[in-house]
Amino acid sequence: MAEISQDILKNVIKERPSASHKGDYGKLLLIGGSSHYGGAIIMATEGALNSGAGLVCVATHNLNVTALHSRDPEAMFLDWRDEAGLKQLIPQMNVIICGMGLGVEQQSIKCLEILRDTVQENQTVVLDASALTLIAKDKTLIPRNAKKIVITPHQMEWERLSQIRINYQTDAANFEALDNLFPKQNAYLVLKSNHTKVYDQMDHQVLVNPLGNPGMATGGMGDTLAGIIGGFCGQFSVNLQTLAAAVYLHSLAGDVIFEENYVVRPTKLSALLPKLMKKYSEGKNKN
Ligand SMILES: NC(=O)C1=CN([C@@H]2O[C@H](COP(=O)(O)OP(=O)(O)OC[C@H]3O[C@@H](n4cnc5c(N)ncnc54)[C@H](OP(=O)(O)O)[C@@H]3O)[C@@H](O)[C@H]2O)[C@@H](O)CC1
Ligand SMILES: Nc1ncnc2c1ncn2[C@@H]1O[C@H](COP(=O)(O)OP(=O)(O)O)[C@@H](O)[C@H]1O
Ligand SMILES: [Mg+2]
Repeated sequence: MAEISQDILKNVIKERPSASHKGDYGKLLLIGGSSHYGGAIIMATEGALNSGAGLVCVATHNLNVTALHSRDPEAMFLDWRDEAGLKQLIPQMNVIICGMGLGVEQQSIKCLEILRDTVQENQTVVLDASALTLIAKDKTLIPRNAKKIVITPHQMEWERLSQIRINYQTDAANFEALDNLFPKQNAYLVLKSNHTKVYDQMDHQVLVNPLGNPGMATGGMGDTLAGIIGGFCGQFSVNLQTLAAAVYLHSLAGDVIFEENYVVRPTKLSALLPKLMKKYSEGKNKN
């Protein structure tokens, strides 16, 4: 099986041209963070901001706004009960990342319904965590209009969605499930574990991540990755290489911290990303 290598970072991460502005680096909307899971949406926001997203909006429970803004004033806020606001905002975005701490309440389902009904063909949708748990129960919630869809389940979330028990999640079975779930979409599966795999449904390619460590087994680590994936999709072409680079960078940052620390806090991992991205962008792809 093909492993992701460090070259992928140099290939994907581009040096920024002078003549550019925030709109060139992705307009992202993150949807999630119920009254119980405010931390999840904040960690995803930090993943997105620290991986270079140009503009970040966050639709979340209003209880989370003070914490969000005190940590990340770069992010704009929308109360997720504001249905008209959500419907207006979604079409203006390049990437929508939904599910981190979304929960499985009525309002969580409403957010997914609005996303499904409002998303445009040219947008990328990243689905994580509770969004996948909800879709597992009700497939009509899949946002079918989006041309590019990325799902980022851990093994149990994938079991719920695909009905494949964890021990039977082989590449062949996973591709078959992707074809059944997303018959006419260009879907990517980021199947998270200690050796995360990235699947490209269209080309039937799969890459495995060789990095990562048990210090990363900390709540919020996947929420952070969803934000990074959103950040990369907003800046670089949405394809297998870009997704693999996001996964690799996340684990590389985790490994750097793990060298000298027993645990890796997701917020510390996020804070390291700008420095690592600078290093791998230098002298490359400037236009
Ligand atoms: N600070 C916050 O706000 C945080 C909020 N969060 C939000 O919480 C919501 C629920 O998400 P969730 O992932 O915590 O719960 P769920 O979907 O029930 O999965 C757990 C079950 O799956 C099993 N399992 C098997 N294999 C596994 C694997 N490889 N990786 C992981 N689990 C694996 C696992 O097995 P066990 O641990 O019992 O052995 C357990 O039975 C979601 O919205 C999320 O965003 C969290 O991100 C944390 C920080
Ligand atoms: N033992 C491990 N080795 C390598 N990576 C790990 C390990 N445990 C967890 N991770 C990584 O941490 C993330 C966990 O994601 P997830 O379970 O969705 O977390 P959360 O929902 O709490 O944010 C994944 O990217 C996974 O690859
Ligand atoms: Mg998760």
